[in-house]
Amino acid sequence: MKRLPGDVRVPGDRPQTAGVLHLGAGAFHRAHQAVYTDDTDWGITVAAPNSRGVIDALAEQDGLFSVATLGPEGASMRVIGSIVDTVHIASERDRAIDLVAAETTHVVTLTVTEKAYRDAQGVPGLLAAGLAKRAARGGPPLTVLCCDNLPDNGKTTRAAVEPLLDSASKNGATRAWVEANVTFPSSMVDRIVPASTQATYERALSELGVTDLAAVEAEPFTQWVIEDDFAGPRPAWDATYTHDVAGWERLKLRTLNGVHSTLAYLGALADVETITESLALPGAEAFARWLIAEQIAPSLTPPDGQDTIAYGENVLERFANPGIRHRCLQIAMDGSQKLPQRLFATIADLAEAHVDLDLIALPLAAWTRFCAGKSDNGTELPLDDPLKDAIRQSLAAAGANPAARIDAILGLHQIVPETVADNHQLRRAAAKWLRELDRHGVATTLEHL
Ligand SMILES: NC(=O)c1ccc[n+]([C@@H]2O[C@H](COP(=O)([O-])OP(=O)(O)OC[C@H]3O[C@@H](n4cnc5c(N)ncnc54)[C@H](O)[C@@H]3O)[C@@H](O)[C@H]2O)c1
Ligand SMILES: O=P(O)(O)OC[C@@H](O)[C@@H](O)[C@H](O)[C@H](O)CO
Repeated sequence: MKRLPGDVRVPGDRPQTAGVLHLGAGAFHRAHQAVYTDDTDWGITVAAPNSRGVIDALAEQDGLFSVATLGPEGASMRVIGSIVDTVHIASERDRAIDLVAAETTHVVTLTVTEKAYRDAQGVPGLLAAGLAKRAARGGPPLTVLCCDNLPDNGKTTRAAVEPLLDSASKNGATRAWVEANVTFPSSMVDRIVPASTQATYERALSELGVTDLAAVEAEPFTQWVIEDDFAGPRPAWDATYTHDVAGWERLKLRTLNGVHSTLAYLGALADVETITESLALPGAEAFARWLIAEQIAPSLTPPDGQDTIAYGENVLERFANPGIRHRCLQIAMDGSQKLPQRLFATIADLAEAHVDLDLIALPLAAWTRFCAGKSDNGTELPLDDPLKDAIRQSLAAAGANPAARIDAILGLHQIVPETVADNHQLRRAAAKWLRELDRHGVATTLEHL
């Protein structure tokens, strides 16, 4: 590290052991929790569920990697030293279970994407098996801290794990032990971290003078609001600790993520690559601002001291950061797992309050058109979604009629609440927008709003 350029921030004394086990070796963990932990004296073992590319790179680099913070004024580089060990769950499942059970592990954090919580065989099963072992040994209390973009993400994690505990121990003893010794706080996490690309590795090489195949890039903004419900010790993370995370989650998921997904579908249909480019389409920024003021703000009560419109302005400034190339298609992925909390919850609350639903019907129409798999130019758009088959079958049965296609999407009962599916005003408005998008495309529709 002595050979690195002087303006690169490097870690101080490295931790020797890991009190945190992190599940999910993705880009976000490296630019968020790993950075917060680097400012403490704790270490992390990172567990990769499937692909081992990142953990192999980390192991090769003694756990070190760089985060490039990209602001409108340029980049700054920091080397992170908080990752002290790695484990590959797919090929070392027993070791991963042992790490959940280990008395040296005090906190398990997770960034495994929204869909992972529905896969009982995967991460929830691993946690249940680890907790059963910990309970059988009478180990110390444990905090399981979800850092995925889900509402009530602590409760969601607990609900995914709890039903598996009985089969993990047979006599109900694990469930009772977990009840008394394990907490699942919720948290709101925020930092825009696009998937690393060849350009990320080239920047790292040119700024550091060494190859870094675990490098990530992120925006300057970072936030972490954690429910103050730890079962045992925790790192001294410089986060906000509160007893009410729900308000923060709602504000962020509906405003930042809701508008992110909206711009992702509009941008993909308009054949632009990134969110910044989508926001720059004529009419897009005005639409986003209008959506925040007229539909998102009236749907929620922000946490004390927060104003949804001011928060939304800040979000739009972050989306406009030219240093961040966040691809529309990355954000568009897994829409069925994201839109319930980013869009449908907003619509449900607006419908209950009898607020007009015209504007918020446009993102629904954009997602419906995106799901058909063709952009306005006729380019193929990938539908990367666990409900892909159900979505495509419903759309195929609906034919070309916009109202029938909206009904097909709203008929996905696994993800669309009944009050949203049955709302006539929403259905009419969404069908109208879909007709506009079919006839004129996104660019013209936005320009003439
Ligand atoms: N990237 C961001 O800007 C950002 C910001 C806030 C929150 N998040 C949260 O972090 C999550 C991960 O984002 P990322 O940028 O690190 O993505 P990524 O694609 O880089 O990493 C995803 C990780 O999840 C794992 N994973 C994927 N599907 C899984 C499954 N079915 N079961 C178990 N593990 C699975 C992958 O193996 C990988 O480790 C997001 O889904 C989101 O909930 C991301
Ligand atoms: O990471 P995902 O796939 O859940 O969602 C894509 C983006 O909306 C998201 O990652 C945001 O960049 C992030 O939530 C900002 O904190």
